[in-house]
Amino acid sequence: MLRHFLGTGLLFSGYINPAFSRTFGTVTAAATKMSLDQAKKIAAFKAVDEYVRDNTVVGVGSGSTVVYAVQRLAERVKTEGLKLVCIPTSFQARQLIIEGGLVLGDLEQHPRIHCAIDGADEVDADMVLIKGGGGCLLQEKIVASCADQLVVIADYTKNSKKLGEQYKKGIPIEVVPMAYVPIRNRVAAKYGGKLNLRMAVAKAGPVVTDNGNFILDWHFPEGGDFDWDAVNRDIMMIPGVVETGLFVKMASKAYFGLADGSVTERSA
Ligand SMILES: O=C[C@H](O)[C@H](O)[C@H](O)COP(=O)(O)O
Repeated sequence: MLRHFLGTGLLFSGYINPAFSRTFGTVTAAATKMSLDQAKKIAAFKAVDEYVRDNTVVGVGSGSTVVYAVQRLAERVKTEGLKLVCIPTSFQARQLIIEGGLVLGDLEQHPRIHCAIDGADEVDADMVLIKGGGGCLLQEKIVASCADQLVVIADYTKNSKKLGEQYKKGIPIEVVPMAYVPIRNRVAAKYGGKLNLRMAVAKAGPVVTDNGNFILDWHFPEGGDFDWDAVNRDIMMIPGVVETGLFVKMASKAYFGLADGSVTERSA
């Protein structure tokens, strides 16, 4: 019966009957996830449809939302015969491109990207992004910096007025392993908050990025009025910092999929 309910799609229109929710609590969590996945998908499809043109080089971001962007790119290549070269931002993105039957490229051959499509952990009112929840910030920022346009795709939980409003896992900072303690101390001394070395889940010890580095997640003080551009530049000056997950003045457009099946947009 539950399978039947899930199959109808009625649960995923953004409204979940409270009585149903009380009765089938565990199913509610699944339904919410499905609704979030739907939100990611509609944002990703819209971005690909509105920004990707024939004979272009596309930057492919990382994370769960980008999976839908690659799905749509593959569909359009098949149905419209688009000629695209895709530049990955991580090992995951590279695999998605290959599995989707898309043409894989790199920055050596294609240093100019027409459009990069990527997810985000949070987007504020000024289009400042937190990225790197999945540890892929360095290559994502390199690819975004080579793109004429960075288009963000996300579900509604990423849309904030201020950073930290919704995303509670902090700003990722990729660091050279030997320097993680002095970097942690310097950032905390200057700006406050707490920096946690990100630990792996299915491995003992810290997360090691695609580039062989560690990640510090900076839980900056709540309610602080930060000039993120200045903070980003400042942290980047600390020896051993490889990159931050603060993307300032990089994104030109953001698409947020909503629970009601619509997509809202924000432009820089
Ligand atoms: O390192 C990961 C990337 O910055 C992702 O783009 C970001 O974490 C958003 O991922 P998701 O689409 O899974 O929320």
